[in-house]
Formats: sequence, C-alpha cells, structure tokens
Amino acid sequence: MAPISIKSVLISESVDPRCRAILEENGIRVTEKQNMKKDELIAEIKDYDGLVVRSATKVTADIINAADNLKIIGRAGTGVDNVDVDAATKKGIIVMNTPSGNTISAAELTCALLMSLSRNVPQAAMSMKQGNWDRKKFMGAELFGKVLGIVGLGRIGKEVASRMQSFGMRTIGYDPITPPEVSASWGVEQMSLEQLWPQCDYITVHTPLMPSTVGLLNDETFAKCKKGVKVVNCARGGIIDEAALVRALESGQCGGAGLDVFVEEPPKERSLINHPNVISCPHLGASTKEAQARCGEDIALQIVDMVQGKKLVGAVSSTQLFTCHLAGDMNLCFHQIKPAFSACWVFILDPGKILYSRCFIIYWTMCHSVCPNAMFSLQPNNYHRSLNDFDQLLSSLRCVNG
Ligand SMILES: NC(=O)C1=CN([C@@H]2O[C@H](COP(=O)(O)OP(=O)(O)OC[C@H]3O[C@@H](n4cnc5c(N)ncnc54)[C@H](O)[C@@H]3O)[C@@H](O)[C@H]2O)C=CC1
Ligand SMILES: O=C(O)C(=O)COP(=O)(O)O
Repeated sequence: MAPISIKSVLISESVDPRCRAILEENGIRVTEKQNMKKDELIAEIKDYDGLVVRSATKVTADIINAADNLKIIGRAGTGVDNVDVDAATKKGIIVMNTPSGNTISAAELTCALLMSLSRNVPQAAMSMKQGNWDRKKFMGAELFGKVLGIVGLGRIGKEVASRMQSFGMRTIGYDPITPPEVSASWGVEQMSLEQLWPQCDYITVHTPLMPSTVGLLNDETFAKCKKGVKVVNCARGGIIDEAALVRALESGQCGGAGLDVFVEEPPKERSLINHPNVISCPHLGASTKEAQARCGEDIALQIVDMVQGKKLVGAVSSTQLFTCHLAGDMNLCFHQIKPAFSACWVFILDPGKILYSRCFIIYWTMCHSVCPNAMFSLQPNNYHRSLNDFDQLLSSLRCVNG
C-alpha cells in the first residue's frame, strides 16, 4: 500500500494520552481541542490531515466538505454512525475505527445492567441514601433459568452471551450474518426474531445503528414479547424505539429497561430516564481505563501504519484503489465497488481467505445500506460461511438490489 502523508492530526474528544504520544513519536503534529461547536470545527478542520474522534463529535457532510486537507477520520472506538461515511468516501477520506478495543468493557456494562435490572440495585442504593430500609419494595428475581435474547451476535453480543451463561441463563439470538453454527459454538441458539420475541425474559441489542436496526424494538415487536420483558440497550439510541419503550413501560408490557445510549446525547427528553423502572448511564460502555487505553493506542498505531504504507487495518471506507497488506497477511486489492452490490469488483490475491473478505463486504454493505465507491477492511473473525451459502446470499442481495 502506498504511504499517505499525515503531518497534523486534530483530536476533538477525550482520547487516551497514548494516542497523542504515539502520533508525536512518529513525527505527526497533534492538537487537542474538545467541545467544539460545529462552526468552530468547520473553521478548525481545514488545517489538518487527520481527525480523531469518539462518539460525541458529529462528523457531518458539511464538516467533511470543509476539510480541504483531510485524509483520515479515525474513530477511537467502534460505532461510526457519528461519521458521514458516505460523504467521506466521496471525498476520498479514509474512515477507520478500532473495533475490538472496547468490546469487553461494553459487554461488562451490559451484564451490569442486566444484573441491576434483576435485583433493582440502583434503585435500592438510592433509597438507602435517602435513609430508607425497604426490603419489600426491591424484591427481585433470579437470572438463573431465565431466557436472554441477544439481537446482534458480533463481538459484544458474543461476550455478553458467555458471561450471562455463567449465571445459568439460556441464551438465544438473532443475527443475519453470523452463521448459526458459529453462534452455537458460543452457546447461543439462533432463530428468527418472530420466534425470539415471545421467549425472552430479557432482551439485549448489540447491532450497529443503521436504517435496518432503527426501531428493532417498537410497539409491534414489544407486543410480541412476554409481558414484563426487560430490555437493555448498550449499543445505540434508537435501536429500541424510545417512545415505544415509554409506552411499553407504562402498560407494564416492558418490566424494566437498562439504557446506556440515547437518540439524543445528552437527552433533553427525560421521560425515559425519570421512569422508575429505568436505570440509565451516560454512554459509559467504553468508559474504562482499559478500553480507552486500547482504543487510543490502536487508532494511533493504525494511522502510523497507514502513513508508513505498512498496512491498513480498521478502515471502513475509501475511494482510492489500494493494494493493502492487512493484518493476518491477507493481500487484498479492492477496486471500485460501484453503487450496486452486484457490480462490485473485488480482487483477492489470497484465495484461501476469499470467503472471509467477501462476507465482510456483504456485512458492510448491509450495515451502511448504501454501497460505497470502494471499501476494504478486515474486521470480523467469525463470518465463515460455505461458498454455497455465500453465493446464495449474494443472489438474494442481487435480487434486492435489482
Ligand atoms: N455503549 C458503548 O459505549 C458502546 C457501544 N457500541 C455499539 O455496539 C455495537 C456493536 O458492536 P460490536 O459487537 O463490536 O459490533 P460487531 O460488528 O462485532 O457486531 C454487530 C453484529 O450486529 C449484526 N447485525 C447487523 N444487522 C443486524 C440486524 N438487523 N439484526 C441483528 N443483528 C444484526 C451484525 O451481523 C454483527 O454480527 C456498535 O456498532 C456500537 O454502536 C460499541 C462499543 C461501545
Ligand atoms: O465505540 C463505540 O461505539 C462507543 O459507543 C463508545 O463511544 P465513546 O468512545 O465512549 O464515545
């Protein structure tokens, strides 16, 4: 892969200091400026070759279009829904994330919310601080023997499953890409959402935010659930429709919710947060020392590798034609993926890894609902389908795309 010149990087959020240190050690000038308003960022971004963000910076098309020199947007974290990847792709800007750095932390917070929901820990702690000793009000229920539905069986969903199995929960799930035999190897039985909803005592969502996952839990799907189902969202605000959740809580159809993420952050609309059966956190899934250290370090090293032309890891978009030497020694050359999936051309130089890479493209395409001009990446390590399965999936996508 040809080296890309990055001389200056703007870090617009609180990112672990290792990120700055690694970039500077490699001769890249770094400026840290937090809490910039959109206009300030538009004015500032002109001077930089790279931008490093977390989830709070909304890298919209107008910011991208004002960025005359920008070559890389680095997301020190997983979700890239705060970046207009399409606008970046059109401008030839590479968008890159650090997909595994905060997996364990997000999974652990999910488990903490599931446990808190079952035993009312936050509410009881609050009551104690108010001087009460109320043992009746906070009667809970065991997780042992209950059914946990996991929607989205990627990195985080999988870690949640294995942890909650140790509490004796039965784990069932749904994922359009992860093959059932793979999830079965982590103890998760896959089924359709129609089959899943009525069986669950608890549901947790772990999908990216994209058009197909907005409102996965809505009035209609809540109605299909067991009365009193408890839900957790440590993925993205909006995957569980917030207004529908309020209605389900009011009617008792939903017995409680643990929320780390909101459609608007911080949320102005407080009815969910103030509901007595809701426990919430201010988007803390990745807020651990360990996750921040990994994400800060990973994004800096990925940028340095790219600058040195060594390899390109974690990239989710680019308009450029690259021959990339990816982690795992896969030599890939991705060439002009056109705006219809069936028209994509992918040259894979290592035939042994062909499925792996093709499946990622399907996954990426589904996640973004649009095809980029070109993309390449190496991310999941569990999307092994047989060639037959792949070709069937490809034909069905071709049908959908006309
Ligand atoms: N609260 C927080 O601080 C954090 C939140 N996150 C969120 O968690 C999300 C998931 O992260 P990972 O597990 O690392 O991602 P991942 O990419 O490993 O897994 C996502 C899974 O969702 C599946 N999926 C896509 N569409 C689906 C659908 N319609 N129904 C069911 N499954 C579907 C994919 O096939 C994939 O297996 C991220 O996209 C991010 O938004 C991630 C880290 C921290
Ligand atoms: O990595 C993710 O997707 C997250 O949601 C974490 O967001 P943050 O980096 O804590 O703003």
